[in-house]
Amino acid sequence: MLLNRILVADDEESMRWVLSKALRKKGFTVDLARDGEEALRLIQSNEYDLAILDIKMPGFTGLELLDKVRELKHDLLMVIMTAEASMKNAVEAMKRGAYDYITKPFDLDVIDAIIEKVHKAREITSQMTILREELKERYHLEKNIIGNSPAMREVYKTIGKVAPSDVTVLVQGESGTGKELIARAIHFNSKRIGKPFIALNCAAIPKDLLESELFGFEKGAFTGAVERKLGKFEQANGGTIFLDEIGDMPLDLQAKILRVLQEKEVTRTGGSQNIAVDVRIVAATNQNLEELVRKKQFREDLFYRLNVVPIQLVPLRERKEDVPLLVDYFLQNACAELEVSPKKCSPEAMALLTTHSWPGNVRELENTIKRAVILSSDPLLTPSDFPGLRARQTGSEATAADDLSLEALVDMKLRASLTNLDKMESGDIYNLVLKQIERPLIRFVLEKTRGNQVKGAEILGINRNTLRKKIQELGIELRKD
Ligand SMILES: Nc1ncnc2c1ncn2[C@@H]1O[C@H](COP(=O)(O)OP(=O)(O)OP(=O)(O)O)[C@@H](O)[C@H]1O
Repeated sequence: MLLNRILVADDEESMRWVLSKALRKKGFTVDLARDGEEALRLIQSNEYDLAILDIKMPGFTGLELLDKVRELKHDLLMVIMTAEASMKNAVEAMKRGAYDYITKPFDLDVIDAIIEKVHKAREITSQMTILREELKERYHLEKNIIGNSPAMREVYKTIGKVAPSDVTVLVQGESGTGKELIARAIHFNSKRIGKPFIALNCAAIPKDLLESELFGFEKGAFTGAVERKLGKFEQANGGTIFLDEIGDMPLDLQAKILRVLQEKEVTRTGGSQNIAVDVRIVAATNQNLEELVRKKQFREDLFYRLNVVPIQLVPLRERKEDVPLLVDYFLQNACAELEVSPKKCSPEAMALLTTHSWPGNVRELENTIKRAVILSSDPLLTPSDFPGLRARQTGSEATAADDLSLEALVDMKLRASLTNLDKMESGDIYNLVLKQIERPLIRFVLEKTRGNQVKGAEILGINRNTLRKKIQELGIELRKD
């Protein structure tokens, strides 16, 4: 970044003259102030890259100016000129936030060196700002998509593969599975990062307004069109447009979307000009588009154009292993957002959340956690903090005091005993765990049938020989009576 504009403030005319001549010769725009007040006025009304201020001036001294500019929260770089080379002045100037100080008389090389230093610092700062912004985006992205299930890992891989190109992506999944999140991830990992990401929910906009939302309109195109309006495609130019609930798009508009994909141009309503647009389309739907194609409610040609790369998001109930990760993530977020001290879920509560079927998917989970954080003052959330889930989970069969389903209990126990799973060496966990479930089950049934294996096999719904083999394998002792 180049330095452009410099302020020189000194009550000595000769100093102002010498400095301005030298600096202008180097191509800088130089403003001059005769006293502290004039300097402050100029600083308030202009953008300077650097201010060179005399320490002794009428109005405010250079040191007072440092204070005033700092009060304004200005990040203006200021250099103080002093007539006496006393350490006191120099220390005072630096303490008050001066960028540097110089003692008069000075050689113009000194000014050159300072400018060079400012220039370098600026360059580094601007590079750091860019890096910080990039990091923020990445952090944002990585923090935002949570899940380590095989299904989600597949999704990440696909995002990584498709993001760099301009290929059209169709994200399918139930409501709340994170389709918009995936669309954003594609955009932020593409070369279109830094350009707009525009989302439009086709189901949320009345059909007669959808066209002008997408393609814009010219002034006077219809009653009420008092000014030209740019459509979402033009707004997204250079970037990505996310068309959510594409299955709800009327057939006539589907034809127009197809044209954007083929011709890469749009026409505003009431206009005749074709406007070139460079937009990547990511579409999403929670409907079965193939089914809509069969029913002639969705254009087949558009379906194939959109479905170049499909991404299928699995409902949360089919990737329960992601629930604890999501719970921790949403807990952390909610506590930070609501400014309350961190909370955790008890193993019982986690088991309850894990076994719930989440018809509203991740969105429902997120809202449930937020509600519990708001309502509970305890740092540990227990099943009673999720009353809605408990009622549905246990239904009319609620009996025991801690009425968890068998699956929830097993889940809880498993979590507690397999905490160091990644460190375990055994490759036989599946069998070990199954044995621990099979053994008490068979023992219990045989107890009930008073050791009658034929009856036991019947109740269990397994073959008599299989039961006999299992009794041996599992080392189950048979009743003697
Ligand atoms: N894997 C995930 N990790 C973290 N947050 C998620 C994840 N999936 C979804 N979310 C969050 O759940 C909420 C719903 O996600 P999103 O809006 O992307 O879903 P959607 O499938 O587009 O929903 P709809 O079809 O209803 O528009 C958002 O707040 C989103 O941040």
